[in-house]
Amino acid sequence: MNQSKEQRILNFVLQNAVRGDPRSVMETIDKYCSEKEWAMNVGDVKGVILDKTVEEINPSIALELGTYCGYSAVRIARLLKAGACLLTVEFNPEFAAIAKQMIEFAGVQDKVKLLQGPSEVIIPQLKKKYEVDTLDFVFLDHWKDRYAPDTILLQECSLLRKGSVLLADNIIFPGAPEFIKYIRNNPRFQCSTYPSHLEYMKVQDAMEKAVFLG
Ligand SMILES: CNc1ncnc2c1ncn2[C@@H]1O[C@H](/C=C/CNC(=O)c2cc(-c3ccc(F)cc3)cc(O)c2O)[C@@H](O)[C@H]1O
Ligand SMILES: [Mg+2]
Repeated sequence: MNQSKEQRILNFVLQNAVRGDPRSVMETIDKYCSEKEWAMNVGDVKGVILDKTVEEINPSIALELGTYCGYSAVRIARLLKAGACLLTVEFNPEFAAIAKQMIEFAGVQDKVKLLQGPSEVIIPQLKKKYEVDTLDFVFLDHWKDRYAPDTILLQECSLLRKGSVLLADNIIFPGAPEFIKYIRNNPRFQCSTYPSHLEYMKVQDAMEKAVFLG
């Protein structure tokens, strides 16, 4: 059975990146996906916005929705201080297996907990099963029509506190119109937009930052 694109990306990293070096893993994925096969990693351009947001917050506990191959999990985890943790949620078992190997190869496995399952099931389990109090940072990069319902679910599960920061990918392309409508009209969030470009393409995209006001 021939390999999936995601398996080819992982193999390219295993053969070309430096084990234990997160930046080398990111650069190798970006090289493969810009030169050989496009893939929906946040990428090197929007990745800088993600980096700056994570550095500004310096989160103790972060959540990512939509691990895919683990590119942004590696990107986020490399910036976390000692003792900090990224919980990343992925429901596709093949992608979860690939991401696990990617995270381990990059050497950030001690900072990342990969939770396999749908976000709508995992989010209500975070407090009791994963001992989360509240989240400092949430990166939304899963199905775009799930950004709004999962943001509502995070609030219903009391997982956000005054100052919790959400960062959403792809609010221009493919777009997340329901999320934008919800979050920008919601007095409990302070929103700002970061115009950028779609990963590996000369196409406009943007990221939305939303600070929960409590
Ligand atoms: C709904 N609950 C969920 N719970 C757990 N994991 C979930 C999930 N939904 C989706 N996922 C997983 O997240 C990932 C999905 C991400 C969806 N992302 C996109 O569709 C996307 C798509 C593009 C894109 C851009 C241009 C284009 F021409 C085609 C696609 C660019 C991006 O940056 C994207 O993020 C997969 O790994 C999927 O299995
Ligand atoms: Mg994306």
